[in-house]
Amino acid sequence: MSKLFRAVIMGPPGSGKGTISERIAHSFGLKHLSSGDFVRENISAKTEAGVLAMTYIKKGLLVPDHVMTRLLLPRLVEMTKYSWLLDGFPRTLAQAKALNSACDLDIAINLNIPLETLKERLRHRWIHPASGRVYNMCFNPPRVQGIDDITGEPLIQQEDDRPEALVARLRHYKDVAKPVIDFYKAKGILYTYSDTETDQIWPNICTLLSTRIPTIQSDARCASTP
Ligand SMILES: Nc1ncnc2c1ncn2[C@@H]1O[C@H](COP(=O)(O)OP(=O)(O)OP(=O)(O)O)[C@@H](O)[C@H]1O
Ligand SMILES: Nc1nc2c(ncn2[C@H]2C[C@H](O)[C@@H](COP(=O)(O)OP(=O)(O)O)O2)c(=O)[nH]1
Repeated sequence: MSKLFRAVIMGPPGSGKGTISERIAHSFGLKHLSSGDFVRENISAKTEAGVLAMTYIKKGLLVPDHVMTRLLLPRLVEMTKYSWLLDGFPRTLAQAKALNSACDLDIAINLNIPLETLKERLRHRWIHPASGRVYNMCFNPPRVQGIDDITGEPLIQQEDDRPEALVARLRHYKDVAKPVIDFYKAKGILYTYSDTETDQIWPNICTLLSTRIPTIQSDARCASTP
């Protein structure tokens, strides 16, 4: 069996973590683990951590580190046989350290996207709240405007995605992410990508992963759209 591959993807809200994670999972057969999805699953299942997490999310806050690690690390233990890409975790240095004690990462992908681009993207972001499925009215619109492709249920726009809210979210992101970025830089596993378009970033990430994940055979998958 080839060596398992473990990666995290970081970036501010709207930077394309979810979009790029889906492409990586699809092209390289990694499991895409989204911390937001784990939180939503725990909320739906009314687990102790989920009920606690909900009290913070309602206020627009990050879930505290100890709740988040309690919710997430056991899920990683279930994944010991799989290669995975973790999206949305770690967001803080404490989370990065907890993850570091649980497993060895191969790479940390860091998306560095200009503020104006983020604002523009999130203005057009629509979400299916139950599943966390994300659409963009320009980039990847649903088949029917305002309706989720899979369930037929209505899509919503998050209050948090308004340009006014975004500036504060971004400032907060920068403050908490900087020590995490420095942590991975010091470990020599940080790969930062800066551009305004996912389709420009994707071939570079794909090329990097092709050299690191032995099972990939063809670089045809690294075209701008997978
Ligand atoms: N690593 C984490 N640490 C703390 N809270 C988290 C973490 N991951 C998810 N959450 C909580 O779950 C919520 C939903 O997470 P999710 O990543 O889906 O959405 P988001 O915050 O809108 O992120 P983005 O805009 O970057 O996609 C977050 O707003 C936050 O409250
Ligand atoms: N116009 C445009 N929109 C993009 C691009 N890449 C992703 N998007 C869209 C999809 C989403 O609606 C929004 C944010 O992307 P996302 O993958 O949800 O980001 P993230 O919050 O998980 O980091 O932007 C892109 O390259 N161009």
